[in-house]
Order: sequence, then C-alpha cells, then structure tokens
Amino acid sequence: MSGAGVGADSAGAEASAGAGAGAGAGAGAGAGAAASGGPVLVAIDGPAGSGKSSVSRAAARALGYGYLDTGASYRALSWDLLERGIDASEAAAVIEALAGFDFTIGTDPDDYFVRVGAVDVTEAIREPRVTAVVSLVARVPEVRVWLNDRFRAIVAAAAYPGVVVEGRDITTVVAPDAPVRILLTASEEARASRRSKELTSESAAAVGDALRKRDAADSKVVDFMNAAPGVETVDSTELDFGQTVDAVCDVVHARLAALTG
Ligand SMILES: Nc1ncnc2c1ncn2[C@@H]1O[C@H](COP(=O)(O)OP(=O)(O)O)[C@@H](O)[C@H]1O
Ligand SMILES: Nc1ccn([C@@H]2O[C@H](COP(=O)(O)OP(=O)(O)O)[C@@H](O)[C@H]2O)c(=O)n1
Repeated sequence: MSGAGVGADSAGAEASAGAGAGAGAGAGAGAGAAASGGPVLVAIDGPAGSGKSSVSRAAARALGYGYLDTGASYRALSWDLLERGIDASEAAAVIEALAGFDFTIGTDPDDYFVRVGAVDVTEAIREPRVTAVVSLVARVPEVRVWLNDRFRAIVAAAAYPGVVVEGRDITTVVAPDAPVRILLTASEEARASRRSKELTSESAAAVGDALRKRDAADSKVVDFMNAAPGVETVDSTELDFGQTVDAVCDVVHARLAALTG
C-alpha cells in the first residue's frame, strides 16, 4: 500500500483504501482529470435501481474504461460495522470505526470485487441486512469525506484512459468538474420491478417499500433525483438494458467530442 493509502496493482485493476491513511491523501486533483492528464472521469448518479451499477459497468467495458462503484464502499463499511457489532445509528462509533476499516475494491469491469481485510464481501454487501443500515452510515458527513478522499485517490491511480464512477453525489460533490456527468433515472415502478427480480427472497411490495424508504433517507443527504446544471439526464424507463448502455456511451462520446472541438 502506498503512502497515500491507496495502491493499485500493475493492471490498475485494484485499489486498496487502507486503515489509517491520512485524510485528504491523494484527493482533489484527480477528480475531473481530463485536463490534468489523469483518466477521463465519467460521473454517474441516480436513485436505487436506476441501473447505475450494471449500466456503468457495461459502459466502462464498452469504452475500455475502469469502473468504480462508490455505493459498494458504503455497503462494505456497513457490512464491517455489522460484523464488529457496532451500532450504525451511533455516528461517533461509526466515525471511530473508520480507523479500522480496510477495504479493497476492483476497478476492472471484468473482475469486480469488494474485500474487507482478506474477506471477499462482493455478494455479502448486497444482503438486505446491509441495505437496511447503509443510509445510516452514509448520512455521517465524516464518513462521506473519508470515502470521497479514497474515491478520488483510486481514480487518480487507475491505469485506464477513463473511469466510470457511479453513486449519488459523484456529479455534484466527488467530481463536479468531470468532463462527462450523467443522471441515470427511471420511474419508481421500473426501478422497484427491476430490483425485485433480483431479490427473489423478498416480495415485490417489500422491495418497493425498502427502495422508496432508502431513496427518501438518502435524498436528505444529497440530491440525486434532479440533474445539477450541466448534468445530462438519461431516463431508462422505456429503454432495455442494451439501449441504456448505448445511451450512456453516446453521451460520453458526444461530451468528449464537444470538449476536443
Ligand atoms: N434499462 C434497463 N432495463 C432493464 N433492466 C435494467 C435496466 N437497467 C438496469 N437493469 C437491471 O435492473 C437491476 C438494477 O440495476 P442496478 O445496476 O443494480 O441499479 P443501481 O445500481 O442503480 O441500484 C439490475 O438487475 C439490472 O440488470
Ligand atoms: N456516492 C454514494 C453512493 C452510495 N451512497 C449510499 O450507499 C447506499 C448504497 O448504494 P448503492 O449504489 O449500492 O445502492 P443501489 O442503488 O445499488 O441499491 C445508498 O443507499 C446510499 O446510502 C451514498 O450515500 N453516496
């Protein structure tokens, strides 16, 4: 691990944000990146179930870019708190726990993984028990600052021509100067229906209810329902998966073409 607390393997496919890394390390300059020579940053935000993770990953693959799922990091921290028996509603305890939170996340769209310490939590962080507490963790400002520093460092260290970064506040807080910024939306019905197809153990009504409640809680922290100035909206309600990936790639190509004249 480097002094910045973030190390990338030779392919740039893996980045580790370790415990005890100094806040602010490696942060800042990498976020917008195109002009500074780092990877081109494609920032994508949107509500739960809008297709951010799956569409961003497929778009990254199509573009030959890396991929960073920031929500997975909030989920990994939530998983770690549950494992350590720390109450996610106690902000002070959550902040204290950051010092022992050692996570690694893959940035290769073909080899996506999330680890906490040596434990692969790629699947475990999707469990409903993690989803149920993640908004509590995400509302703590110190957590957001700590993770945002890691996100910027991971992007800056990525050995790709570009990185697709998706979450809730990427277009507005993490990388407001990114050359490509997209809000990926879909109707609440479409989002709930897509999510309930993944979670066969839960009823469609329960999935829809949990999704609405999480969006409501998350919306109090950052606005990901409305496009900020300069952010392009892609509404996938009437699009199938492939059409949505194409629409995102079209925005990337158009924005980059406009920038290079
Ligand atoms: N345009 C689309 N049409 C149909 N299904 C989609 C579309 N976009 C995403 N999906 C599916 O919806 C589900 C939720 O997508 P996901 O990427 O997990 O959303 P998010 O990361 O925004 O929560 C996944 O099963 C995904 O394959
Ligand atoms: N940039 C981000 C990304 C996620 N999050 C939080 O992390 C949670 C999980 O994000 P996610 O992207 O995995 O959620 P899904 O939309 O995939 O279900 C969200 O509900 C937010 O509470 C955030 O606050 N900011």
